[in-house]
Amino acid sequence: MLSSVRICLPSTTLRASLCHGCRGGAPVRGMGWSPRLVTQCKCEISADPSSDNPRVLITDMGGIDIKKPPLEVFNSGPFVYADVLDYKNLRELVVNNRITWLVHYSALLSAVGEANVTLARTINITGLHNVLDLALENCLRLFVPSTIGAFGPSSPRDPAPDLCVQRPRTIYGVSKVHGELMGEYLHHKYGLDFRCLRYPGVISANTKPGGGTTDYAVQIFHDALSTGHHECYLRPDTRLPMMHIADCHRATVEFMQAPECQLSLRTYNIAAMSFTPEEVADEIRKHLPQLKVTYNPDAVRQTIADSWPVRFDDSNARRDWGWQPAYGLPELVTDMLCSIREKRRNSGLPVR
Ligand SMILES: NC(=O)c1ccc[n+]([C@@H]2O[C@H](COP(=O)([O-])OP(=O)(O)OC[C@H]3O[C@@H](n4cnc5c(N)ncnc54)[C@H](O)[C@@H]3O)[C@@H](O)[C@H]2O)c1
Ligand SMILES: C[C@@H](O)[C@H](N)C(=O)O
Repeated sequence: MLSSVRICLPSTTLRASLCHGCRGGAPVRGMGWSPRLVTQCKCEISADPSSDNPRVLITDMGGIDIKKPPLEVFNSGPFVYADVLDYKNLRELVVNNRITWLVHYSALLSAVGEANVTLARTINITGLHNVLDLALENCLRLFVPSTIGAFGPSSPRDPAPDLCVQRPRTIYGVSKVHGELMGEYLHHKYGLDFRCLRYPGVISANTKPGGGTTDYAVQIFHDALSTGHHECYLRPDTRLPMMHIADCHRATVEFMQAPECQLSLRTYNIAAMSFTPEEVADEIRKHLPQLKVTYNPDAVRQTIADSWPVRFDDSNARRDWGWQPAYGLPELVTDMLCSIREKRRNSGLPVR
């Protein structure tokens, strides 16, 4: 599988302002849980993660089918292929580029994870352990996204609060709960500056769906502007939390910039809107009245969706670091149609 990491050099768009960085002390690893024993705290000698100009390593922004990065990504900063399972290579990238923040996106999503549990376990859990080790050893500020998929059928669904029972029934969800707990554990034990947001289904015109349960909410826009027909693999009344990619990016940057003293949690829900396939189709029909949607529920994805929250309670994120979404359903639909239309036009494809 081709995979990549992206290195963002200091920029004015990413500015940190921390009350304090990693704690002092000597985080010596306990025996046996990691192949890489840390014998001394590097926090005092490595780059300060609270610097005004963080150097950010982002593990995969490309999407699963990536063969080479899109030109705009390639041109916007150093971009290299790397495997999150190759610890030595990641370490070289971190050290040689004096990285101070690590944003770890590489993962297999919910539906594709169920189709390949062993691979999902390896990438989502072993890959995560590699970045946790790296972050701890190099005193990095570490962001790992979690998801609505970190909840399960026994969690409160409407709304799901930050802290509640989490018994997901997908390997994706299990790996994400594992990530939340490992990061928080290393934060409390060793002072790792671990930050995690539980994203809703993220909707973007720029990347193809990556094998998730919320993929329909991206595909429906492409279908609306190409064939005019979308066959949905979820029931029309399946409500799930969703978010426009711009809100998702802004939330991540704002959260990474938030002073540590403002964070009462290390893992926060963030919300923007919740909708069903029927509702998003109705909103698209305000622009494209001919859109036809048929429903052919897929057992695997429907079962997953039925076990996830229908709404997120993100009141802690709003209170602690001022989270506020900009996009509701009408704005999301207008923007998606406009962006995909433009892409089709630029590619010489017919436009509705
Ligand atoms: N897209 C969403 O709706 C959503 C919602 C909640 C959370 N998230 C989280 O955001 C992150 C990114 O999701 P996405 O939608 O971009 O997923 P995606 O499937 O589009 O991209 C995941 C990326 O991981 C990469 N990858 C796989 N194996 C790798 C390896 N061994 N080394 C390096 N990279 C590897 C793939 O190349 C792919 O580009 C994931 O951690 C996901 O859990 C996404
Ligand atoms: C919700 C999210 O984590 C991802 N889009 C999935 O459906 O798997």
